[in-house]
Amino acid sequence: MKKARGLLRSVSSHSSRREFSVNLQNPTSPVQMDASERYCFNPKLKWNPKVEDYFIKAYGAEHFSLISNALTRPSCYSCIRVNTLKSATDAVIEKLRALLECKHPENANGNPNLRSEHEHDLGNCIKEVFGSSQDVVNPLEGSLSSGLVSQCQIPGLDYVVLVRGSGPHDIGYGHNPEKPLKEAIVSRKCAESVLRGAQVYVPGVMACSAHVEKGDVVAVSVAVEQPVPGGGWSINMTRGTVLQGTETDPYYLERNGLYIGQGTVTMSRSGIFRASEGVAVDMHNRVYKLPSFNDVLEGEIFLQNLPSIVTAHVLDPQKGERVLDMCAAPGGKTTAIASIMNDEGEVIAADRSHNKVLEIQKLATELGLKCITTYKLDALKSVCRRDASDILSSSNCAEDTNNSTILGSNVESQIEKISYNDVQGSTVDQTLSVPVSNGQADGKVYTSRAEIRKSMRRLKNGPGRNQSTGGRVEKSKGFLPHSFDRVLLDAPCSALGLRPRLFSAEETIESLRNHGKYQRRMFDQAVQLVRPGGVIVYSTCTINPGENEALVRYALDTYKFLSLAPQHPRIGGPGLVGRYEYPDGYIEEWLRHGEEELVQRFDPSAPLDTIGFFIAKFSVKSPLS
Ligand SMILES: C[S@@+](CC[C@H](N)C(=O)[O-])C[C@H]1O[C@@H](n2cnc3c(N)ncnc32)[C@H](O)[C@@H]1O
Repeated sequence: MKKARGLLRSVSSHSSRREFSVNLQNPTSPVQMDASERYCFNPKLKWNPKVEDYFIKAYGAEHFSLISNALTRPSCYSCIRVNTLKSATDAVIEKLRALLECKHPENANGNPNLRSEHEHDLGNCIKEVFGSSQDVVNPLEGSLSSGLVSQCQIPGLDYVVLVRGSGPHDIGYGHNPEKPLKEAIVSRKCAESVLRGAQVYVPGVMACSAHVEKGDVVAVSVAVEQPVPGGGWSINMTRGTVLQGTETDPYYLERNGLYIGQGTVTMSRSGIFRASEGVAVDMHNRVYKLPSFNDVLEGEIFLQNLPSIVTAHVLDPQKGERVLDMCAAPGGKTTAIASIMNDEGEVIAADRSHNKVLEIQKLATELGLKCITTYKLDALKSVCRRDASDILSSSNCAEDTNNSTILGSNVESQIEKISYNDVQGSTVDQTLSVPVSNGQADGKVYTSRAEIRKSMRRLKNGPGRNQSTGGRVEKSKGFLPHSFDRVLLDAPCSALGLRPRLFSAEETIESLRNHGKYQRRMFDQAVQLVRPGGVIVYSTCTINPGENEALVRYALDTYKFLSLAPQHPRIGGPGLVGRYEYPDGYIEEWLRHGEEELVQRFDPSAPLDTIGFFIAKFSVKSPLS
């Protein structure tokens, strides 16, 4: 501990010395610097040098620089999935229009200035990434040209609503060399959320000027990690630091071009650092304007990135099927799948984290979905093998290892749906998600005694730790081979496709490689779980070919019975390895036909740009081993 404090002190003094020496030598020192260069948003993404080299080899220097730049900006729109079980797209559009346009009348459809500004922004975003010479067809263009809130025009995605944002906007911070600005520095995570429309919440504030009182206007900048002596990265700033507005402030120079907007402080400086929650700065003047949907139409809509919605579509689940989502938390895709199935069938959502499983339950409850069963399960141990008699009994190998079975056609229905009234005397009419076997033979349902005992215990004791979500977390020991119609592997990945992102240097070649290895082991499990004739969808949110394309190559090389699935009926395009282009909704099916093309994909002149979300759909052709 002492050592760590010593190191921090030395880093801190080193850092201030460095700033001063830079100031002495640098002709654009803060004193002389043009305020427009400092008080603006023009971030440069930092990479680990080896990772940067690797990406430059994969994409070409120019192309990678476009990607890197685009990653630091938020999307120009927010994407909302309508919960079709509770509402209709038209109704949601009406409500959102009323909400947004009433809040900001200047945003109404009829405002030609606003519309042209948005169109300009969208055009810029596309140009920024594809270059003006590319013949880019943007399937969202139609959707976005018709006003602030509009229905997505991509075939099959009529339950998706797009809300346009705008930016970057120039902000006059009122800088005056005689009188330092009042400022707040926020954490990187907080800034990334603010760029997507969130407010600055108390825990996100790292530092603030002295004498800031409720109602003061502050310039908000972000503390991005910097290299520390001896290796590694740190923001090296104690929460609660007092800012003087001078070059002695932490990372004064480094924050040039990292200003994300202006806001009104909702409590005093001391209040901010004493409180544990709440909005600290109400951001009224933002570099990027995107509406926040916090607490808006709860249960009727879900804010979700378009590629995630597309992933659920690509899986193409049918009513009544049994579907596994192997890495499901927080449940965005799980709930999208259940909605497509009209809540009919069985969607099993597994994640290795207890708390994250609770998040899936909470979301399913909020959206009123009952066909979702959740489990805590390590995806690397998804397959359980039991003897023949057990295979008849259940397609989930439950945690309790007492496998004796009874036959009963009505037992499942008795224990499957237990209302809150039954367990708590509560008036809330919600269904408790009780994981039960649904293995069937000759039309009869077999249920293990262990499962029944558990369900009875639950009847007696209530739903468990997280009362609000209506479910305790059930552990699973895995599932029987070939027991699913469809499997989604939304693999844990580097997330290097997500934006906005203000720092990337934590990812090393080693960590990228590990993601790839981890995903292959998960895929090996997925392959065993799906039935012949079934479907596996693999998705990642990364630009790293070592995670996405390498997995597809591995899958096709290793499992000869797998093939890339044919054209998707609703999304269209050839063999469905789809690449979603983040800069504002450009979906490109880039896979031509077969593996050869996958390898050639590294050709930087191919129009495969940018920040990506990767979806590969496999059909399982012949019986497995
Ligand atoms: C990309 S996120 C999934 C996002 C989710 N599919 C959605 O759309 O909301 C990856 C998830 O994988 C989970 N995860 C990581 N390693 C895992 C493992 N070995 N087994 C199960 N889940 C794992 C993480 O907890 C994380 O929630």
